[in-house]
Amino acid sequence: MSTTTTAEQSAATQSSGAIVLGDNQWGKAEVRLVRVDRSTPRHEITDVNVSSQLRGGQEATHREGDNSRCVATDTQKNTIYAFARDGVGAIEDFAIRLGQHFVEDFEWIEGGRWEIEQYSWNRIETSDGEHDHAFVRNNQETRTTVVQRDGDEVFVVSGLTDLVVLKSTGSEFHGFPRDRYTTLVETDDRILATSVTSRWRYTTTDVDFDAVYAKVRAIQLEAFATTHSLALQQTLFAMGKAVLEAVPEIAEIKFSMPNKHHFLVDLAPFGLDNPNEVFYAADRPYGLIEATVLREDVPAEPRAWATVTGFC
Ligand SMILES: O=c1[nH]c(=O)c2[nH]c(=O)[nH]c2[nH]1
Repeated sequence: MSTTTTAEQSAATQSSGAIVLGDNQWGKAEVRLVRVDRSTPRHEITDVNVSSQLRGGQEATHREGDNSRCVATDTQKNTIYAFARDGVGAIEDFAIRLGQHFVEDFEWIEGGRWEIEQYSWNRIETSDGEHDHAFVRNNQETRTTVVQRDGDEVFVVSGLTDLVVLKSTGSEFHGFPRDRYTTLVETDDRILATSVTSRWRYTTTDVDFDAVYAKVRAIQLEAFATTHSLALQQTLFAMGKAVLEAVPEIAEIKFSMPNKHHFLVDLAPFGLDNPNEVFYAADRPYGLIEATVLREDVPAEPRAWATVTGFC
């Protein structure tokens, strides 16, 4: 039985009339930055897309157009390029540097969000070996990070997206419930293909981020390859579990994995059999399998995931 009084109900539904400023952030999105390390004749390329957003002290900017505390988005962009003069390094470290600068140099800045995507380039292989300064874009996955700062606290969520993988066997799907709308045929040998998006939360910034990234990527690929899959969900969990078992600095990992369906083409009208060889690669609709794999004993940190969208 409800014990709420009519007066309480009306207090809960009536507005005081005051309009206030809620959560806000501002900055420059998608600053494209390419840095060439020319310290030796064998150049190194860093190719990133940086978004900087600051939080704090913006009441007057919004209410009155008083910009005295509005660090211009143009200044944020310039800071990104200026910091790159000293090198970019691991994208997580670059984002952490930016956050530290803005929070320490402007006393009203309480925190912010720095998101970086990194595209990788391989050296062109010539008849004389790897070229020193000619590159071919590696169109595999994009590496990502979202670093957020709340006062002195730093939250790092790193990841990858568009890691497209396929197994031509070693995948089954059967035993699912059947009702009057079920037409899917059970299979004990299908193609399993997905484009992995994953993001993992670090519990510390004292990490060799480049080394851990390479390790996490390799573990995900290995688990995808070696798990005999009875469902994409099972493969996803195996990938996450393997990462958490190998990397103590990671508390949890989220996945979003489209099931890129490959349908066997019926060649019977042409008098041909099709022993699992000819497929139609459908692009839509696709199954969408999402989950978080986490350590039971590590406290949740919703602030790390705030504004990191695209997962359940
Ligand atoms: O691995 C799969 N998981 C599902 O939940 C599902 N649903 C479906 O139709 N095919 C598949 N495959």
